[in-house]
Amino acid sequence: MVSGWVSLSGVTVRRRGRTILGPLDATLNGGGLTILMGPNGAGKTTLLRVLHGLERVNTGEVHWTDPKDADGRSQGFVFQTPVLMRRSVLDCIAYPLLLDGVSRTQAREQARAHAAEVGLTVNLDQAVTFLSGGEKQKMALARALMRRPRILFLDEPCANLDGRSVKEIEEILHRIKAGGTRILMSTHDMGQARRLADDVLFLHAGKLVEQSNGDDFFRSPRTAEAKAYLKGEILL
Ligand SMILES: Nc1ncnc2c1ncn2[C@@H]1O[C@H](COP(=O)(O)OP(=O)(O)OP(=O)(O)O)[C@@H](O)[C@H]1O
Repeated sequence: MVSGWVSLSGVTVRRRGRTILGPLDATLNGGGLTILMGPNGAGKTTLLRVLHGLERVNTGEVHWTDPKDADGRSQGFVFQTPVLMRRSVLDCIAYPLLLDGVSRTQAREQARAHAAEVGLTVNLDQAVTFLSGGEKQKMALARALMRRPRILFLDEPCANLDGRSVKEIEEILHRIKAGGTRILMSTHDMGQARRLADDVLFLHAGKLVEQSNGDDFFRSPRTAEAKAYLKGEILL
């Protein structure tokens, strides 16, 4: 068996009588940034949710090599649309630590540090709803980093962001990766995938079609589906 930090064997997710993911066998290796690619409906979000324990599987198993990685509190998750709470920016970021029973003062102090870490320079006492799209994503990243996750899942975190915000988020991801956090991120942005991917998982119609390192995937994709996708053709 190939060793990695997590492996899926025979994983299937069925909803409303339809198989939306799998059967999937995959092993994720390495400590870098893995990009999940594939057309709409390929199963990228479902796979991220399975790994984070948000989605029940119908068959198969997810095996974590290190049991510490399996704990949801060792994992951060950034959704495509940030989950907003009716709180101040600071309290939103502090929230995971409050759930863990950390005192409000201490949680807020750490939230301030994390806001600075992701370059969120807005007034942290304002309501979170007033933030711009890019600022909301930075807030979501700061919140996801509060528990110092070993693994960070991101579901199209830069969709709808302008070039400058995308660049800022990518720089933050580089820093997070350099700090030793593994990152698994879905994106439709081909340029972003090329810039960031150490490894690529390419999904189509719920199946893992191709898995390789980033350079190989973009230079010489092996499958007809990946070749067509990289050429911008529409996959049915
Ligand atoms: N709870 C559900 N019930 C029924 N179908 C679902 C459910 N959740 C997801 N699906 C379907 O499963 C398929 C995979 O969805 P998923 O969101 O994982 O794809 P994706 O690759 O992330 O797509 P996108 O790029 O559009 O975000 C889609 O066809 C979706 O409609």
